[in-house]
Amino acid sequence: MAATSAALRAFDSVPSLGKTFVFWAARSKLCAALMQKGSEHPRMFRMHIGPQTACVVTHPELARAVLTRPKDFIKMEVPRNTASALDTLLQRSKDGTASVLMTNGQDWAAQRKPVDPAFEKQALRNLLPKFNDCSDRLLETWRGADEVDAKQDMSRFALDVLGSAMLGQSFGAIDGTFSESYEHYKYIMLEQTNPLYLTFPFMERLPNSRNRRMREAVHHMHGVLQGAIDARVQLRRDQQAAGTLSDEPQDMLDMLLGPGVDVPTDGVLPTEGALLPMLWIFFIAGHDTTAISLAWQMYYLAKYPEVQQKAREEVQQVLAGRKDPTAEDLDNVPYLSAVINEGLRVRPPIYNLYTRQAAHDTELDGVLLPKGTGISLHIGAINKHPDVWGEAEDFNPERFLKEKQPRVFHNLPFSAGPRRCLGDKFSLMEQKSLLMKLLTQYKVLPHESTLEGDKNFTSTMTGLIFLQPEDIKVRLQAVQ
Ligand code: HEM
Repeated sequence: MAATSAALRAFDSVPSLGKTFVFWAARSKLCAALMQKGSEHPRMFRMHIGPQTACVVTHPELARAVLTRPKDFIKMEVPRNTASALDTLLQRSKDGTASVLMTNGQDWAAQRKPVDPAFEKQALRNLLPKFNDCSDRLLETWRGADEVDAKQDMSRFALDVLGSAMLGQSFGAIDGTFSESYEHYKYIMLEQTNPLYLTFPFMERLPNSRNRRMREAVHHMHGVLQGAIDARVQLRRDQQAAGTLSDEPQDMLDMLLGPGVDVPTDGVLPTEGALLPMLWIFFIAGHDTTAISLAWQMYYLAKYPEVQQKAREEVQQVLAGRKDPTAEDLDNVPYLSAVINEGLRVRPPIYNLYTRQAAHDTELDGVLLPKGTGISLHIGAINKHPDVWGEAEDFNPERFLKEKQPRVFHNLPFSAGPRRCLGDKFSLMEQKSLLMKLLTQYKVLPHESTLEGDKNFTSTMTGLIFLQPEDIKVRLQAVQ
């Protein structure tokens, strides 16, 4: 594209929210304000985030252009911040390998290709017993409870699922025994989006208690992940020597380490150095996202009892009295799948995907975007665009059962194109297996404090990225 074409409009002609918008909105309700702005601008608008000017895309066709032109729109490269304790864990391992989330081109392909097979449906079947076990433990903690805090409990559930499915270790989050790692993990997750430190990275160098605490937490999590990798390699070496190494991987770590030990991998498996940042990325990409989705699912089940009952009848028929769903069962619940898809459409956990930038001066929608312009996909607005969706605000799972399905770029909870979410099938399997068990055991009823929960967005800075409820409580009744 001739980016200097005189026919292009200047970027300044795109409607802007004003320089102070994010900071103003951050003090009030950033998430609610950005959702509102998304619905008011049908194609795109400008937003200022710190020193960066971002182009926020709200139309599905423009999202398609961004996601299918990887030479023009690259992932934002996060500069290495040697002062940041998180840097080693988040981006690079000791041999300098960047994680899959942060790279472009060949570097990205070299990270993603070896892990793709482990996230295919066939491979994920091995993890189903872990999902079922965590679901049982969560539902057990609800025994006799009249009401539950769905947002908090789903967060605990999703963390233990990741611990046990990735590393074969629980964080003790569901049972409330909370391992030391739980506290460190929570601290990192909270502090990594601290707006002060994101805007002024030099603050990481200050000798203050936040930075000391952060270093301690990162050091701990680094040790947990590296310790799990080292222990597993040793175990497998021992098992191989004894001839007892199983062909069936027990968790993701087994899958990523491959069938044998010390077998040359030739790029088919991740390098040993890539494993640690990769496992960490699975936690940060897979935890809040799935937990938020499940919290919203609980909310919509409670709000629409007829939807809940229909899903329950479908599940009861498929399980026919069995306790644990099998991988085949998960493929045989189209209505429940539609409920989950509809929840992800109306309330996409990542609704402001601010991870791209213009690789050079380029064009979008007849507008000249200067090199380096940040690009955000407003998935919250795209998923409800009136050019595509009828009665877009309504929660209506039936729309996913119609023969004519929405096109790929019309519904983007997991994004699309080559960088589509790696863990989409993992998360859907996790959500579906939990909801199948839940529906056979409990009726989910609305809680008076969160009756209007779908407008009750978080008021924290995480609202720049996550469309999460401030709070979702539901009441429970045992199914007779
Ligand atoms: C409801 C749950 C989830 C949602 C809504 C979600 C959404 C997304 C989105 C929007 C992206 C960005 C794609 C892009 O930049 O175009 C992404 C990337 C990614 N997700 Fe997920 N995700 C979920 C669960 C998971 C899980 C469970 C895992 C892993 C266990 C995971 C791993 C990743 C990874 C590794 C990437 C980076 C892919 C790449 O750049 O090649 N996600 N996800």
